[in-house]
Amino acid sequence: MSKTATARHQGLWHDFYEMTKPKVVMLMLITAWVGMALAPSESFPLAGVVLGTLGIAALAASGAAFNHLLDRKIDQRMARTHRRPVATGRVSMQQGVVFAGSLTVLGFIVLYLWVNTLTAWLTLASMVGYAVIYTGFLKRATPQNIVIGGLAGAMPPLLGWTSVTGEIGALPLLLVLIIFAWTPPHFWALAIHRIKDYQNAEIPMMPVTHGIAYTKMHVWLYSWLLLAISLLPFATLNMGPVYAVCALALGLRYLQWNWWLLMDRKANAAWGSFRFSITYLLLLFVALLLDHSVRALF
Ligand code: HEM
Ligand SMILES: CC(C)=CCC/C(C)=C/CC/C(C)=C/COP(=O)(O)OP(=O)(O)O
Repeated sequence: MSKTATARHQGLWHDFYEMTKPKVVMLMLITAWVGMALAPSESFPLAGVVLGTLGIAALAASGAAFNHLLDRKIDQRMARTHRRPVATGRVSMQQGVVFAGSLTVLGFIVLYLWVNTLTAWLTLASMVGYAVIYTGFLKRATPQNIVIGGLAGAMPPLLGWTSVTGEIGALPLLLVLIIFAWTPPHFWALAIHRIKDYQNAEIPMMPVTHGIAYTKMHVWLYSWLLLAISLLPFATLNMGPVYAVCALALGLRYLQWNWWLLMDRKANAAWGSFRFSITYLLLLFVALLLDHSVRALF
């Protein structure tokens, strides 16, 4: 292969990687691992963990790649996304479909054959929920798009749990509920920060359809809801005081960010709230793991 052909080849794989939204998928996998770690199991469930991770990662990545394909026209009109591989034409539709389709098939087969059929169907449904229902329909139709579509992205703790147990449980459903309540304030803060993008692309996100003040109030109210829901694993005795203290501290800090946002107390509060939402979710799931480990030791 000539030097230019090699560089083109490497560039294509780099673009494919970008299409998988690696940082988002990484955080989803962390929530799935926590689901696996909390699941009851007699010995270390190596196959469920390794192959479950591979299958969930492949299907989540394929959803992200289909999102790049379906949204290429929208992405071209937004400053944040106009350099994306499909939007710029660096990756053709045909190449993108082969890549995303291969990931779908790989992820589904791994889960179906070597993990369990429940996890395979639930993960495929999550992928379709995000790539087809949210991206293809809801995103263009209603400012409640991410409230409904958020369920797909919230599923990984349950997918992790079912990879190991083959059954649905009450605790992973609570964890899904936490991410479900977290998603709207996570996204709306970014949508406030990037309102011009959504106006340009004519996407009916809440700040565009109902204004910034109304959206800030929603972010504020959802962060209260999130605080209450995040304490449910403690209230139901699934988690102990280590988790409760962490959930309370993180929830109060998130409320503080969203108070600053609501009251215009800080420059760039929308961006600050969005960034903190990611730290919040990561640390909340670390706290679940910590609490579980402490209680296993004592
Ligand atoms: C339908 C639900 C969701 C929507 C609409 C949404 C929306 C977004 C958007 C628009 C971004 C900015 C991406 C960029 O700058 O390219 C973002 C970033 C991010 N989201 Fe979400 N999100 C959702 C669910 C989730 C979930 C469930 C997780 C993880 C459990 C997550 C984790 C992240 C992370 C880690 C980033 C930062 C990525 C980076 O810095 O490149 N999101 N989200
Ligand atoms: C199997 C499984 C768990 C599937 C979930 C797949 C997945 C990667 C969901 C990502 C959620 C997300 C970043 C939405 C943003 O989409 P957007 O189109 O609103 O944002 P964008 O403008 O950055 O593309």
